[in-house]
Amino acid sequence: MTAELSVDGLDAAYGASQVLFGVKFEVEPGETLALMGRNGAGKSTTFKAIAGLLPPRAGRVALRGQDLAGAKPYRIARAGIGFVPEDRQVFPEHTVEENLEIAQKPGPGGGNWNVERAFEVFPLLVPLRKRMAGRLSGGEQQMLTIARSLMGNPAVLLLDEPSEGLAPLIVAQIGELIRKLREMGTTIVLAEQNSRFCLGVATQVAVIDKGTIVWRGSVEQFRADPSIQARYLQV
Ligand SMILES: Nc1ncnc2c1ncn2[C@@H]1O[C@H](COP(=O)(O)OP(=O)(O)OP(=O)(O)O)[C@@H](O)[C@H]1O
Repeated sequence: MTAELSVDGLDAAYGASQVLFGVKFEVEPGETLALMGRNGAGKSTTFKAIAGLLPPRAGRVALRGQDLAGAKPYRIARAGIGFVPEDRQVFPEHTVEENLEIAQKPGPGGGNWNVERAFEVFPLLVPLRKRMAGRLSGGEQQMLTIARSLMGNPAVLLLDEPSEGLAPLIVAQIGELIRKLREMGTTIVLAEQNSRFCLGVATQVAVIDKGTIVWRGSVEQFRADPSIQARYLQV
C-alpha cells in the first residue's frame, strides 16, 4: 500500500541553526499519527517543512507518492496537505460562515466538504454561524480553524498542538472531534506535548527528540512500553 504521506530524510534549519535531522515517518490512509515530543523537539518545524513554510534543506515529502518537498506553500496546500498552525488563523472580521465559505475549494480528499457538512460535523459552530470569528473563544476558534482547513478537502490534515491553552472541557471536545474525523476516514498528523490527549485520539505514534524520530509504533505498542515516555517525553 502507498502511504498517504511519506516523509524521509527531512533536514531543516533556521539560518545556520539546523533543527531537523533526517526526519522520517509514514502515515497510512485513515490513520491518525501523533507526533510527540518535548518542547522544542522539532514538531512545529516538521510541519512547517512539510507545508513548505520553511523549505527543507534535504529530504522527501511525498503525498500519495508525489514528492512535494521544497514546493511553494500554496502548491502543497492545493496538492492536498492541509495545515492548521498553532496560532489559529481565522479572518476575525468575517463571520464563522463566511470563514468557511472563503476556504471552500476542491481537493484530493474524499470528504466532499461544504458549509452544510461542516456544520453537521461541527455542531458546536452552528449557534455561532453569524458571529464574527474574532469574537470566538480560543476553543471555538480552534474548531473553526480545523473546519476551515477541511473545506479545502485535503488528503492529509496536519494539526499543530490543537489542545494548547484550552480548558479541559474544550480539550475533550476537540478530542471528540478528531476521533469523529478519524472515523470518517480522514488522515491526520497531530503534533502534541499532551500525551494523554494524543493517546486518546491517535492510532499511531512517532516520537521526535532533538530533531530526529527516535521511536515509531502503534498506540498499543507505545502504551506497553512506559520507558519511551520516561526517556523522551517527561520533563
Ligand atoms: N523561527 C525560529 N528561528 C530560530 N529557531 C527556531 C525558530 N522556531 C523554532 N526554533 C527552534 O527550533 C527548535 C525546534 O522548535 P519547534 O518549534 O519545532 O519545536 P516543537 O517541538 O514544536 O516545540 P513547541 O511545543 O515549543 O512548539 C527549537 O530549538 C526552537 O528554539
